[in-house]
Amino acid sequence: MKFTDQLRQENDPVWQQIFNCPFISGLTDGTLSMDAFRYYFIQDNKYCVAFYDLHQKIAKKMANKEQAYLLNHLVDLCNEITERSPIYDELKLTQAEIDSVPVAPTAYAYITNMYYQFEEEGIEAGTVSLVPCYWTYTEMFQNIRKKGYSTKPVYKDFIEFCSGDEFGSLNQKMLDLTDELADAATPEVREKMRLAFQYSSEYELQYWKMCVEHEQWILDQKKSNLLAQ
Ligand SMILES: Cc1ncc(C[n+]2csc(CCO)c2C)c(N)n1
Repeated sequence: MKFTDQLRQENDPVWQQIFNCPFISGLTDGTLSMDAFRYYFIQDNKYCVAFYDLHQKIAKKMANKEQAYLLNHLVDLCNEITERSPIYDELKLTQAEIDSVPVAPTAYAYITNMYYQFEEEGIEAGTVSLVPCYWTYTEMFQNIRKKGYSTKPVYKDFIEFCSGDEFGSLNQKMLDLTDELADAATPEVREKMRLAFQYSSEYELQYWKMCVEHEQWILDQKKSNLLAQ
């Protein structure tokens, strides 16, 4: 069995929770609040900055130049695809609004963990920590599109965007790279890769929950409550 198939199987209980979480069911049937959707985009902008930065930092440390090229190339392709997304315009989301909000605790923990995996556990674990991001989206949104759904136009745009074939092909490149790294790795490194995959899978789940709960740092919550009084 491929290493990635093994990872997918092991993490199935977490992945099923992702597929069935309230954010995703609300997105698919139109009952998700626009506030939660907007919150997701503001936080995701911060997440994606770190996510792309990590691709480039890992690439710089890779001895295999083809693998390094792939990681840098993925960033260019992701940016190119994202620029075509209509959603930032539809939400009228500005950089100033994004900058005015701090990164929320769960997003912060997810981002910090990816850097930790790379800096402390190595390029293999760092690379694998990026994989659940690509793979959970690809599998979940392609399944939603296949099954069919009826939702708000802006949620439909998001689902169509995430289930596109282009994203699917980036995911496949990431899976092939992961299997290649695992084939060359020692059992100790493979174990680090396994944990990195599990942690990012669990953070993907927590991330969706964070958006529904509009998670905030406790002191920021107190400030918003005072402003609302
Ligand atoms: C928390 C979080 N996890 C996964 C993604 C999905 N994602 C981010 S970048 C990328 C590759 C193409 O741009 C994909 C699939 C996200 N947006 N936010």
